[in-house]
Amino acid sequence: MWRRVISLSSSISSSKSTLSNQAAYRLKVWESLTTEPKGGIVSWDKTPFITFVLGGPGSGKGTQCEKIVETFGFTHLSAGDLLRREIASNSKDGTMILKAVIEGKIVPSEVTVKLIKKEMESSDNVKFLIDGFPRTEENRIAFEQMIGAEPNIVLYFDCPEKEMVERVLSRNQGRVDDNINTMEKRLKVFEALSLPVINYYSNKGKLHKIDAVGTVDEIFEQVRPIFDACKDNWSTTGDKMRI
Ligand SMILES: Nc1ncnc2c1ncn2[C@@H]1O[C@H](COP(=O)(O)OP(=O)(O)OP(=O)(O)O)[C@@H](O)[C@H]1O
Ligand SMILES: O=c1ccn([C@@H]2O[C@H](COP(=O)(O)O)[C@@H](O)[C@H]2O)c(=O)[nH]1
Ligand SMILES: [Mg+2]
Repeated sequence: MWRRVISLSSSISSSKSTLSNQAAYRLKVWESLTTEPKGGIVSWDKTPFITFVLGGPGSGKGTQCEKIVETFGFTHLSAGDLLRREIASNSKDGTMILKAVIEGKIVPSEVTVKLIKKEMESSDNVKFLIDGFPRTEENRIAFEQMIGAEPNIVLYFDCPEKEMVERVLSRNQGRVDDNINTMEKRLKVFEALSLPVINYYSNKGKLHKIDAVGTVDEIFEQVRPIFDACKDNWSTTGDKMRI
């Protein structure tokens, strides 16, 4: 079980127009606020094993997470699902989140990390799949600052845009963002803001790139050996983070 120590303060917003300007600006503001850790870090009784699951919209992250949960006993935290739950519960951020989701924009880091943190703190599991997060460099830094941990490994489901569009448009789960208009925006955001995060973890040697074209079972056969090779690293003893 994770314990919360201190909580972090205000969120950040920006009025810059282009995606890359906005990302750079927000990252700069965020870094200026967080050069020294200002709290919000959680402590834990057991060593966590954190996997970030990344990929474009409709690349199959959620589908593969279900298989990883079944096979390896992870707790699946989909950032998108946590945000949709906030919308459905009419929470104070619900309207802002709904607007961002319809526009394919990224919700402020503090909001998303708080939701992820709450789930991690209340879980008895130490193995987490964090699906669809971090989506920006600012998200990534916020997670490090507020959770006080980095992922052990990062999965990247690499899927052609055409395939992602087809999958999203036939998903049929009633999601407000499963339409061509929002999908085009989400793809642009993915390329401009999320690919840099993927490159960051590639440079750190933590990235496992998976060809996301094929049947669900074929794709899982690429995923399985990654976790088989990590089994020794998710021991449940110790009180220090293993990175
Ligand atoms: N390998 C596959 N081949 C064909 N369809 C797939 C495959 N994997 C998943 N799907 C289907 O594609 C759709 C999108 O999959 P999924 O929801 O897992 O993607 P995602 O990456 O989580 O998307 P999002 O980022 O929008 O949440 C679903 O309808 C799912 O059933
Ligand atoms: O970290 C996150 C994750 C998601 N969002 C917003 O939610 C939608 C849907 O996310 P999925 O992971 O595809 O379910 C996404 O387009 C964003 O608008 C977010 O802001 N931050
Ligand atoms: Mg998903």
